[in-house]
Amino acid sequence: MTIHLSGVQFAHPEAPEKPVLDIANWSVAAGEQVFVHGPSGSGKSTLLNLLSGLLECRQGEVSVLGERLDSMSSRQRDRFRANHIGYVFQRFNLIPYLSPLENIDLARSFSASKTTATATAGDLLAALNVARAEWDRPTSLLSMGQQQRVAIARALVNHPEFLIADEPTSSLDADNRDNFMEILMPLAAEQNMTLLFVSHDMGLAKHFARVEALTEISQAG
Ligand SMILES: Nc1ncnc2c1ncn2[C@@H]1O[C@H](COP(=O)(O)OP(=O)(O)OP(=O)(O)O)[C@@H](O)[C@H]1O
Repeated sequence: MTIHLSGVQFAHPEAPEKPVLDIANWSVAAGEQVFVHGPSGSGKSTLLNLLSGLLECRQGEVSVLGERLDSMSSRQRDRFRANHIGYVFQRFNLIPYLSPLENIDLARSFSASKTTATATAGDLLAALNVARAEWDRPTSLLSMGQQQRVAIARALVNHPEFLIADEPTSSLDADNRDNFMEILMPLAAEQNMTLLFVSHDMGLAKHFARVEALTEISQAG
């Protein structure tokens, strides 16, 4: 089991009177690809932030890859995230003045399991069809389609067992959205990664064998 939540009740510390998540039991098996949908404000990002350890779970159990995040310190959670979890963000969060190679190397430098092969970043960019001419330019000069591929490469560089995707297609047009899914899904399957993908866009559900509404997972709200 890659993910197991039980008895999780969560409210943001800034708004303790407003429960955002109430999850009795929820699991995702290793290698599963799960699509979780829900309207804006329903708690999708909050769920992902609990699973990646960005938010602290004060009530209930959050197990990821066999480790209890709810009993870790914030530093331990940061280390766990850097070593085991890949993240593709809504707006990619690439550092605009760094090149694709530098963005990927920076992500690698945060992980304890640094691969020694210096070719890895380039190999990934090549596999994702980012042209060699783009590898050393500031990422802010790249097209959205190119930036999304750099973001995938960065998320995969540390060979994460668990990949989180938080609305990664929301700033893309329809063509780039389809390209993104065509690149991401086979890569996740090939590397046997557990993939948790959240979005309000039901058009993406067709790519997944397991599709769940956040309201089926959580009783809050
Ligand atoms: N730091 C915070 N402090 C207080 N309330 C917050 C905080 N972050 C989020 N919330 C609230 O928690 C609820 C869930 O937010 P969350 O961002 O998880 O929803 P979401 O489903 O990801 O939304 P979207 O699709 O718009 O990204 C919302 O009501 C939001 O206003």
